[in-house]
Amino acid sequence: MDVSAPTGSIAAAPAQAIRLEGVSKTYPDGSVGVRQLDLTFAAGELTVLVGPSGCGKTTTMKMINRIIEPTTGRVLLGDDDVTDVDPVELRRRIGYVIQNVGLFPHQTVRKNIGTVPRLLGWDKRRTADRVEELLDLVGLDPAAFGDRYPHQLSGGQRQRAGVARALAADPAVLLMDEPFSAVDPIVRERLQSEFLRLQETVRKTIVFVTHDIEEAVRLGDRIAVMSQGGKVEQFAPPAELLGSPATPFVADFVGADRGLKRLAVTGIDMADLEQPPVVHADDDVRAARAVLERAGARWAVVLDDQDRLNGWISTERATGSGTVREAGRRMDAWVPIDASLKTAFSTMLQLEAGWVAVLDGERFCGVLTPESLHAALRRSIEGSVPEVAGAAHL
Ligand SMILES: Nc1ncnc2c1ncn2[C@@H]1O[C@H](COP(=O)(O)OP(=O)(O)OP(=O)(O)O)[C@@H](O)[C@H]1O
Repeated sequence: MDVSAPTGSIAAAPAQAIRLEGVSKTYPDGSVGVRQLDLTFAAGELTVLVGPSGCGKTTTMKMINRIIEPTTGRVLLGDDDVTDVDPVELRRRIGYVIQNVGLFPHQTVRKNIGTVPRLLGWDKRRTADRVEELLDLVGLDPAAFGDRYPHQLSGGQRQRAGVARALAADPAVLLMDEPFSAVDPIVRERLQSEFLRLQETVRKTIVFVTHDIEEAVRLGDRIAVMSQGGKVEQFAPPAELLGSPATPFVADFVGADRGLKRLAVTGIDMADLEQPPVVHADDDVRAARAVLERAGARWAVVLDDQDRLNGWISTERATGSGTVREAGRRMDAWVPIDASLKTAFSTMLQLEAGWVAVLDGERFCGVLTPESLHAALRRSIEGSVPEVAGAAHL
């Protein structure tokens, strides 16, 4: 999705928190969907409800837009009790994206996306402008896709159109029920990262249902792990959930490889970085050799005159005369300082590099080696509560 597209009006409505207070749902046949649930979805955050089939995720979500009415308790959207809001108006304030999108098959993509603005009585011009803006935002070229019908799109494109339609009237809240589960894993991963970038722009309060812990960890600011009857076993940010599962149920659900999953949600800390010797591209090789010898190092990082990463030089190449620029090598293995440890690790593996440089913008901050990566991961786990019995160690 092109997040550089003009998005002036898209993030206009302030996000609202959603609070569930003592909410229960008993179905007419006596089955309990959710029992006495208290949960707050913070404004502007993406909260994931995750848990095994039948634990009450969908019931919880559908009580927010009153597709399902709670048997007891209150659901508040901002300061409004949703039972006091007309259901039709309520659903216009709440975007809803479901697994198979639910696009109207006999309407073009443009018409589908403009549905809610039209219902709200927006004039033609404003609706049309809004539709074009959203097509851009979700990465669908208006000229190529705007006039197609849903069956003329791929699964991933349909999903993007579904997201655009849900955002059309700038809702305060977005509910998403397994929105990416009908597409293949590669497309799903792409949609997930596009969606994260989109959320950075729109900052909606999002409630996202999935049964897939990997998806939950990837997308969630916070995750509620639920067990039968809508019982919240743990409500925490992904790193905490993976680092300190609160109950055996959570430990089992997040899986024995939670240490690996944690790599994806652990950021790089400046304190994790090693500081190898640094030389400059315009330095004489002899000076570089002296620096390497003094440090007892086998290689040094090469920076340009503005301290941007230029490459690296090894002791083997720091011989003869000339400049470091001529003797050094390019360095492709680098990551931004806000990357995850997983990105750093996979960059290292992909480029078969023994270390990766870490950059803040263009500024060189230091390097990560396999040892410092390992230390970083250990650091992120230390301070967690003792491991739950049965949960695997790193
Ligand atoms: N209309 C209904 N009538 C009776 N029981 C229902 C109804 N809808 C859901 N339930 C029950 O409520 C419980 C929670 O269902 P819900 O659909 O909320 O679970 P879920 O966590 O979303 O599951 P899944 O991941 O399989 O979609 C289940 O035991 C289910 O059988």
